Amino acid sequence: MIELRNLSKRYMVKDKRGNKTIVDAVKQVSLSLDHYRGYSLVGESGSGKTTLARLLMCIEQPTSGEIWMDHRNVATMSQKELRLKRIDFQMVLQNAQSALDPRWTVYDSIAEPIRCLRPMDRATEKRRVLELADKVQLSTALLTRLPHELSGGQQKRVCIARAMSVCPKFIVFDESVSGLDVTVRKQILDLILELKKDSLSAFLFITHDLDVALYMSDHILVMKDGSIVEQVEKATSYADFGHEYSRQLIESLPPKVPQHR
Ligand SMILES: Nc1ncnc2c1ncn2[C@@H]1O[C@H](COP(=O)(O)OP(=O)(O)OP(=O)(O)O)[C@@H](O)[C@H]1O
Repeated sequence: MIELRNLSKRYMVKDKRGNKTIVDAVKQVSLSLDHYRGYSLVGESGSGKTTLARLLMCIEQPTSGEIWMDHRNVATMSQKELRLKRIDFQMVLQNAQSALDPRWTVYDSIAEPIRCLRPMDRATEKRRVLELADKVQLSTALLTRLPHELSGGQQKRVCIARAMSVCPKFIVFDESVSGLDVTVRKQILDLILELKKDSLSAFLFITHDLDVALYMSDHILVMKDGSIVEQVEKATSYADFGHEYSRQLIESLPPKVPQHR
């Protein structure tokens, strides 16, 4: 469905003295992401995960390399074709609160992508919004609330419903459970897995946490300094990772079983 060919993204940043420095956020990444699969992308902060996702979503332009979607090179698509393709590829951002317009109710937040990308009559739209709210387990009583009147977990659910509203083929979840307590975190992860079974064709789940990556998918991509250093197809445990950097990630995980004093 998506193929990345030697994809790179270089930023120019200025230091305190105004000197230009190069940041190679993504370096020569080649990757195939198929329909009907879930992928986890794991790596430490600054390794290039979000940049890679933004390239995938065509929010950023690559410095070099190609992105092929359904056997078409994105660079050769017209603006109209690209706009249509973008409907199929949605992203749930790291920070749910800033991703939601503070002036919009939950109902309008969920309805907005439909209104912009797949307009329908008001009665059908209402049915769709109610169906989505039900899918992400948001009660109808919450639909008239504003984002600041929701918990962090509820805000995440609204963001997921928004992304699902246009029936995408592929969703990127960028650190979609960071900052949530463990119970809500598990609920959101299970919700995504449930949606995957039910109606979502494929996803890429971005996380720092290898345990979360393993929970979400058996196909795991490990990223370091802008490169994919390891891809594991059928990962079930830490033992499936062989790259030195993956081993370091595993060693830095906190112990699972509470220590007896
Ligand atoms: N717009 C930008 N301009 C300049 N540098 C950028 C920009 N966006 C990202 N970077 C740099 O690119 C590198 C990769 O950043 P990116 O956000 O992709 O990493 P990440 O793995 O998603 O990190 P995190 O897990 O902390 O979100 C970092 O060094 C970052 O500072």
